[in-house]
Amino acid sequence: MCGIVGVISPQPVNQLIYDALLLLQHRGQDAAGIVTMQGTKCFMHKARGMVRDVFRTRNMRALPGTVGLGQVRYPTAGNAYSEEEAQPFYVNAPFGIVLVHNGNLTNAHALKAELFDIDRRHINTESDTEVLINILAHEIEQVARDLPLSPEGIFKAVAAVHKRIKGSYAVVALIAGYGLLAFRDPYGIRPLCFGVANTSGEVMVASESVALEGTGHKFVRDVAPGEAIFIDMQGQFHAQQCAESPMLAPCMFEFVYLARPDSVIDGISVYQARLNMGETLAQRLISTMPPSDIDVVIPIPESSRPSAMQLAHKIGKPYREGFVKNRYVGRTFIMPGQSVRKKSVRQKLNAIGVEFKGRNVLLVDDSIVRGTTSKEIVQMAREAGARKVYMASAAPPVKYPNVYGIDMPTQEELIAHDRSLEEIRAYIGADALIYQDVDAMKRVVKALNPALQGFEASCFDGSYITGDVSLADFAAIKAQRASQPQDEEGADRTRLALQSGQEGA
Ligand SMILES: O=P(O)(O)OC[C@H]1O[C@H](OP(=O)(O)OP(=O)(O)O)[C@H](O)[C@@H]1O
Ligand SMILES: NC(=O)CC[C@H](N)C(=O)O
Ligand SMILES: [Mg+2]
Repeated sequence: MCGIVGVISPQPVNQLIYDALLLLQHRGQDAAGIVTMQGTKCFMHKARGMVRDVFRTRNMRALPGTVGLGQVRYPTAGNAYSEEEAQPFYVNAPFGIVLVHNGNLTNAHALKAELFDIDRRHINTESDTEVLINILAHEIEQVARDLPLSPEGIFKAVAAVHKRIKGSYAVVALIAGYGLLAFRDPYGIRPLCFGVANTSGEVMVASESVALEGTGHKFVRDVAPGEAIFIDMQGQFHAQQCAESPMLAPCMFEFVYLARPDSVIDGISVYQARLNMGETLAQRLISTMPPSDIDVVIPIPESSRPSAMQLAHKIGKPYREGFVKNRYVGRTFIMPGQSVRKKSVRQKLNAIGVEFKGRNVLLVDDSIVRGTTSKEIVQMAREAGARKVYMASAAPPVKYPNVYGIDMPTQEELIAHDRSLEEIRAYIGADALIYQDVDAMKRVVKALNPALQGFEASCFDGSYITGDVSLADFAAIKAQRASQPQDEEGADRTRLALQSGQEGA
């Protein structure tokens, strides 16, 4: 999950894109980039780091134009330490195209070879987004023989892209001299919506509605699964369904953890989804253990708060803030490398002794993935004087790798993949452990929008919604991620080795 945004406006857009990226920062902390277009000339600045660090005043001044794109990156292909893999990506032909992508292509490895052998295109990074932009460029080239390029031609190219690429993708692209294009994969796995500024005719496309609201845009609607929208340079809006059998099945993990609670995705309030999960978790808890044994319910900030609050309300126990979050430390789960994630839990969270001393506490988190957070936090609760420490997860056990844009490509790294409930409990050191039920979770989230046809919930149920991920795809994604440097030093070593010609060293 990355955060993406695109704007077309009568006014300069650099500041607007910056502001939207700040509102999407929770979706990617490793790199950020903006491209703007003035006439047909592109201006780009991208680098590793958070939005505030990447863009200085001089960089902002060098981004003129009334149309542009931006991205905050959380890598799921390639690695976090490569500046070249930061987005947007650019290709010079046809016309000049820039593109930002949220998601992960499951057949990037095969497409890379195909692009070289058949389309005669060279891919210079490990990023699946570079593959994606080249596929789009190739397909636009096929329809661009008759100029000028028409919206129908562009939609035909998107239809061809849908046929070639597999996996998850929410995309915003600019075609120089033509306009802004956005499309979403046929299952709508990753979110994408758009809104307008009241009077000016300005249109913003973004990963989450919070980016629209926070920049003064009125939410219009989500881009439908498989749909493409195109706004030409005159501000004319065009839309077309480009997939053969689209189906609305968004990623469940957006509702569990990834998205901001104040966003509405595919008609579902993320906050309400989390409240509902807290409610069913409470029911499960009541049927598993006597709530009378619990003195206090404590959330693990940040994302678990709504679920924990609702659970506490439901079981009639006080909800207390027992951990303080250092607001200057980012999200742990999306940090690259296990060692930095582990260190960050203690840097990020600190216990307030008085809420723990002599009490039986129920800690609630939105999810337990690698167990990094829960193991540390249970220990911290004990160190703070808790008598009994119970742990509850508002999401079911995460047992299967994700190949659609959440960076957990290997099953072995998941705490729940081959352990029983009792083994997980022992590993994290809790006195009891309660998990959400998969079907209950799906039921209470779907209840918020009956039009949903399903969920991409593979990390919980092992069912991959696109139905076309082969064993070779799993293996390629896993091997690709495993071969990437796990820390800054490793990245430096790889870079040096490549510079001195010892590829793969
Ligand atoms: O089992 P793990 O591998 O530790 O992953 C799960 C944890 O990571 C996330 O927190 P994070 O700190 O990323 O973000 P948050 O502040 O939004 O909760 C999530 O909310 C869980 O707390
Ligand atoms: N999390 C994402 O959406 C990542 C986008 C793309 N796969 C990358 O690694 O840059
Ligand atoms: Mg958390």
